[in-house]
Parts: sequence; structure tokens; C-alpha cells
Amino acid sequence: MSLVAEDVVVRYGVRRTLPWRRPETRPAVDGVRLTVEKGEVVALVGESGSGKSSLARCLVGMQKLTGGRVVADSVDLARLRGPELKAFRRRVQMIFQDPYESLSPRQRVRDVVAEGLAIHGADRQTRDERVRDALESVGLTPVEAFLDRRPFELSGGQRQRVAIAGSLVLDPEYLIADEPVSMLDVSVRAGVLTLLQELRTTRDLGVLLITHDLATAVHVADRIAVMQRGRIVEQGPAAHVTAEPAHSYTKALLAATPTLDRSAT
Ligand SMILES: Nc1ncnc2c1ncn2[C@@H]1O[C@H](COP(=O)(O)OP(=O)(O)OP(=O)(O)O)[C@@H](O)[C@H]1O
Repeated sequence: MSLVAEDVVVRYGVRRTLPWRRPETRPAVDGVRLTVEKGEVVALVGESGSGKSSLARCLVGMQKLTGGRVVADSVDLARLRGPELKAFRRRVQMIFQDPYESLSPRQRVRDVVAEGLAIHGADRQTRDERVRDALESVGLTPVEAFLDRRPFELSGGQRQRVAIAGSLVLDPEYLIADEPVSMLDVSVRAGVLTLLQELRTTRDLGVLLITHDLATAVHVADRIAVMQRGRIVEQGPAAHVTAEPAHSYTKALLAATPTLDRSAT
């Protein structure tokens, strides 16, 4: 069971030009191969503009590919239509950097979390059970204390947990988390990251954690993929990538992360 980017290319803003003229822009994603298995956390690390979000959008089917393909359990995403596409969208969920932005301020937590279920058609009792179960899974307990709150009555960490619960109600197989803790107070980051790690185990979830911060990646990831200017320049087990970085860019990232940089001691 895996979600795979195969030689994915994303090129923005290609002008309609004569066919023999070369495109003028460098691809945002430039031939990326990346696999996320169920039950593992893969961190995609790179500086701003390296193409991480573009690749993430490809993996959830929100971005048109210029080249390559996304394959979920051996099926090419581009071939999916109708109910199959709908099922894929349920199986692969995405959460974003700013939990406040992705939540509707007027809705109560119970409605925010149930929203995806309503779209995918579920009766009221199922919805209620799933919402409670999801809130428990993300540690928002006792559940009754949270059901009727609105996003502005929650802390940043709690809002991100609500957003994660909104994905979990759909019982996804993969979660693409785009900078899920970078807007959060440092004191609550570890809690949200640990939650993602737990979900990997308890729900056999495949997690792609996108971050510009190597320390965040090391905290939770089984594997790390390092992205620079649209390419994956290095990937491997987290411990290996940080202990013996092969690429100069990974070395630079390590050097910029004093808590991990062994050469600095
Ligand atoms: N919709 C778009 N139209 C045109 N260019 C885009 C679009 N989205 C991203 N880009 C460009 O593609 C490149 C990669 O952007 P992307 O957001 O994927 O990188 P990133 O690593 O996620 O960066 P950040 O962490 O800042 O979001 C950047 O040069 C960006 O300006």
C-alpha cells in the first residue's frame, strides 16, 4: 500500500509559445520520485520555494502535473473518475499550515469536523460517532468540552488538532501535512508532531510531513527526503540522513540546525 510520485514535473506559467521554443520557466517540481507507505512518516524538507507544496498538491490531486504521474496502490491518479476519484480524495487528506485559515470561524467544532463526512454522505448518527471518535483520537478530551466551541475559542494547537480530526473522520490512509506546526507556539509543536506519529501507528496512516525545519523532521520522521530547487537531492532513513548527509545542501541544512549539527560541537 503506497502513495507514489513518479518523475513528477510541475511547471507554472508556461506561456503559449511556438512549439519549438523551450519553455521559459524552470519547473517548480523537477522530476521527483517519492514514496509514502502506509504506517510511515516521511518528512519532505527544504527551504521556501523548493517545491514542497507543489508536490504535496500533486499527491492529493489538487495540482495538474506537467509530467510524470501519481500512483496510489498501483493505480494512476489521472485515470480515476467519478466515484473512484471521490474515494481517492477521501483516502488522501491534507492539512495546512494555518489551522485558523482552514477552519470556518462561525462553525462549531462538531460541524467543522463533520464537514467532510457530510460531503461524502453519512447519516447523522454515524457522523456523531465518527466526530467523537476523531476528537478523542486527536486528544481533544473530554469531547463534550470541545464539540460546541468555535475556532476562535481554541488555542493554535487545538485548532490544528481540530483540522486533523476533520481529516480523520474520513478514515484516510494518507495524510499530507503541509507545515502543520510552523505557525504554532513552540511549546505546543511537539504535541502535534507526536500526535502525527501516534496516528501513524494507531491508524496505520502514511504521513507526509512537509517542513522547512530539519529539527521538526528528525523529531517524527522515519525517512527524510531533502528537496532543493524542485529536486529531491537526498533521501533515506532519518537517522542516516542526519548522521551522514551526502549532499552539500543537506549539510548546510544541518549546519543551520545547531541542535542537530554534530560538526558544530
Ligand atoms: N500557483 C502558482 N503559480 C505560479 N508559481 C507558483 C505557484 N505556486 C508556487 N509557485 C512557484 O513554484 C515554486 C515552488 O513553490 P512551492 O510553494 O511549491 O514551494 P515550497 O517549498 O512549498 O515553498 P513554501 O514553503 O514557501 O510554500 C516557487 O518558485 C513558487 O513561487
